[in-house]
Amino acid sequence: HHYPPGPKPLPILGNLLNAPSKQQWKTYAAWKILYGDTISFTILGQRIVVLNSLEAAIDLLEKKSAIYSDRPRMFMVGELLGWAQQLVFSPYNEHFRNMRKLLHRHLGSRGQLEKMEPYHELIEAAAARFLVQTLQDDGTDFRRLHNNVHNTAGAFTLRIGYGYNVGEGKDELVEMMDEALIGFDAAAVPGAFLVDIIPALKWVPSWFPGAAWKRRAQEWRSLFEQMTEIPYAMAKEQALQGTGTESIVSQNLHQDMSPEQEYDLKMAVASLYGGGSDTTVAVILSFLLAMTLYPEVQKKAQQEIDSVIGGDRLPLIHDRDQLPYVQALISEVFRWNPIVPLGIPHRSTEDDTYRGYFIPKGSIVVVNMWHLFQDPEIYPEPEAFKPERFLGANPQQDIRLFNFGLGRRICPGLNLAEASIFASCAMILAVFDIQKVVEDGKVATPDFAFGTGAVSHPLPFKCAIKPRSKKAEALILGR
Ligand code: HEM
Repeated sequence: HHYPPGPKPLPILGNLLNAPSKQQWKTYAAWKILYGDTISFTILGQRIVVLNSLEAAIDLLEKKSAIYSDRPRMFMVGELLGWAQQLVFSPYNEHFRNMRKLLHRHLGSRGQLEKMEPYHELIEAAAARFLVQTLQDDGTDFRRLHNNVHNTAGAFTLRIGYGYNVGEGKDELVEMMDEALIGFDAAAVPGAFLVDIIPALKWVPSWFPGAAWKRRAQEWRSLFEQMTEIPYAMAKEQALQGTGTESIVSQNLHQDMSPEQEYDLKMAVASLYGGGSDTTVAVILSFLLAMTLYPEVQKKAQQEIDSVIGGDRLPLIHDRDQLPYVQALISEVFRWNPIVPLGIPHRSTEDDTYRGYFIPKGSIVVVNMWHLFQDPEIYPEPEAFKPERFLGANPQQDIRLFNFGLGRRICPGLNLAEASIFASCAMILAVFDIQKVVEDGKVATPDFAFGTGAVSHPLPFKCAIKPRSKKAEALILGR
């Protein structure tokens, strides 16, 4: 067979030894120069196809979505921990289609931002509360800043999914959900657990010497079950008593529901927190880092807000169309730090040929999102933060064509993400100045540096977030 080209396989181990383990996206982009935009290689007999262009991603994931929409089977995280039951790692089956339909009905598809209208008020309230917390904290303590951003992001999804209101400071439900996600992160690294490679190990009893991983898996499994069951049971009870806030759960519960329908609902709603919290946090922190590093961009956006909104109220989601510079700025945040650098891997369910190359059934197909955002042919000077790219007579390629993925696995939270990120960024710009901190008489410039995980976070950095004026302070406090 004539597979898509790529680095030469080594006997037995395939490319395990020369496959990069950190920031793989940069290596894959470099391989594009050697092998083209559709490359492939094997790891322990598993064929992996990496797509390095929007054209190839559309051709396979969108135009042939019927056979490119499955997920790889990851035994540890998927089966032992249970995450294959939620949307992100669900196989392409009936349960998957039911969960997607349900979420589309509430959150809309690509281009249906108006589906967020029923949620505008609560999204804006959560964003406004973040302003109050930030006014108290001033942003210089990264851990607290991260915490506030994180609670705000969690608040959107828990409120919409379950009608749950995240409390001030530490919130028990948020903490429990986060602990479950730690298990997910640890177990989702491909090949981190031998059982993914040698499935027969699952039959080893957990008391057996050397089977500590199995006990750990049991703890993570129980956390997974708590994160799916506890908030659901809470929302259900409130709905039955007629006391709760309206939510996706309350709107879908009905008396003659089958157990299968209830399972679809519970797992679909549980998928929102995992998909929506870490990603949103990474975007907002990238935004704050960019504003710290590019004060002139910040000033331009503030001028736009001042002239369109004036200083007497906070900007709201329905002001979006009147604020093209702020919108371009947010697009540039997505482009500058690609949040999910390799997307989430797909798996093919039929043999296929593409441009004369054979892609066997069961291949893992990965879009190099990082390269799509950073390709210097499409976005010259990719490291520079320039919202102007997306404005004027000849704007550069709109990132909204692909920034939430493609095909039947496209991010179901994309409208919520757009609305909540717009509300947060526009409100922050309206009332705060984000500045470099001065330490021992020296201005400290943060690094342009990001972690290496599946979701790309800025490394901890310092900034000072101060109200722009007394009037801004009064706006924050709702006076
Ligand atoms: C903040 C920015 C966000 C970005 C950049 C982002 C990006 C992505 C990407 C690239 C995918 C994979 C698409 C694919 O497999 O081809 C995805 C999937 C997903 N996202 Fe998002 N997302 C964001 C926010 C959210 C939010 C707010 C939610 C929930 C409310 C969410 C829930 C999900 C879920 C459940 C999936 C899995 C879909 C599936 O497997 O069918 N995401 N997202």
